Amino acid sequence: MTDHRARFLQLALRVEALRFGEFTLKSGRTSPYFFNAGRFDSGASIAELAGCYADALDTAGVAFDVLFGPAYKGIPLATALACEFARRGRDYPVAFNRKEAKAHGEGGMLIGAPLDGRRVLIVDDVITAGTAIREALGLIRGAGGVPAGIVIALDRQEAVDPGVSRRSAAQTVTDEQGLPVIAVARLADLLDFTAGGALDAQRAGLLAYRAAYGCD
Ligand SMILES: O=P(O)(O)OC[C@H]1O[C@H](OP(=O)(O)OP(=O)(O)O)[C@H](O)[C@@H]1O
Ligand SMILES: O=C(O)c1cc(=O)[nH]c(=O)[nH]1
Repeated sequence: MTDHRARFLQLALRVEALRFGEFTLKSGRTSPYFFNAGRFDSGASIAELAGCYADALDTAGVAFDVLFGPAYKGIPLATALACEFARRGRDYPVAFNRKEAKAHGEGGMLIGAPLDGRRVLIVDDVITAGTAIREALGLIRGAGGVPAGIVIALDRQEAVDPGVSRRSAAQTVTDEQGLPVIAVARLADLLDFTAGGALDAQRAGLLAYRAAYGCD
C-alpha cells in the first residue's frame, strides 16, 4: 500500500473519522462504516490530511488551475489543500459554493476564485453513489469552468445502482465525463488495512456490505 494511503487510514482511525457501526448514507443505504471528515477538527489533523491529498494528486499528476470544494465538507478540505500546495511552492486559487443562494451583499452561490475558463479540480471527502460529484460538476459548468478531475479521501467503491450495474460511481464519472477520480484510499485499501489486526472483526460487515453495494 502506498505511503499516503497507509498514513491516511492510520490518521482517520486515530481521529475517529473512520468509524464502524450502523450509519444511514445520503443514498439511503445502511452502512457498517462511515467516514466523517468533520473529525479532522484541529489545525494539525487537517494539515496532515491535506498532505495525504497533495501526495495522492502529485502521484496521479493531474493538471488543473483552481481547487473547488463542494459545501459543506469540501470547503475546509479544498482550503487546507490550497494551503498545503502553497507550502510546497504552488499557489492555486480556491473556490467553493453555498448550499443556499445568498440574496444580499455579493449574492449568488459561489465564493472565492472565478471558475470561468479554468480547469477545475473538485476536492471532496468521499464518493458513494456520486450524487454530490454530479451536483458539483453542474455548478462548475454553470459558472463556465472546465472540470479537470476529482480528488477524494475515500472511494467507497460502490455502484450507482447495484441492481443495474456493478460499475462504481467513480468509474462511472470517469467513463461518462472523461474525468480522473483520484482517491487517497479506497474500500479495498481499508479491507487490506483491517486484515489480521485489531479491526479484523469489522471485516465481515464490510465484506457483506460490499457484496450488496460494491463494484465488481
Ligand atoms: O456520492 P454520494 O452518494 O453523493 O455521497 C457522498 C457525499 O455525501 C456527503 O455529502 P453531504 O451532502 O451529506 O454533505 P456535507 O456533510 O458535506 O454537507 C459527503 O460529504 C459526500 O459529498
Ligand atoms: O454516502 C454518504 O452519505 C457518506 C458516506 C461516508 O462514509 N461519509 C459521508 O460523509 N457520507
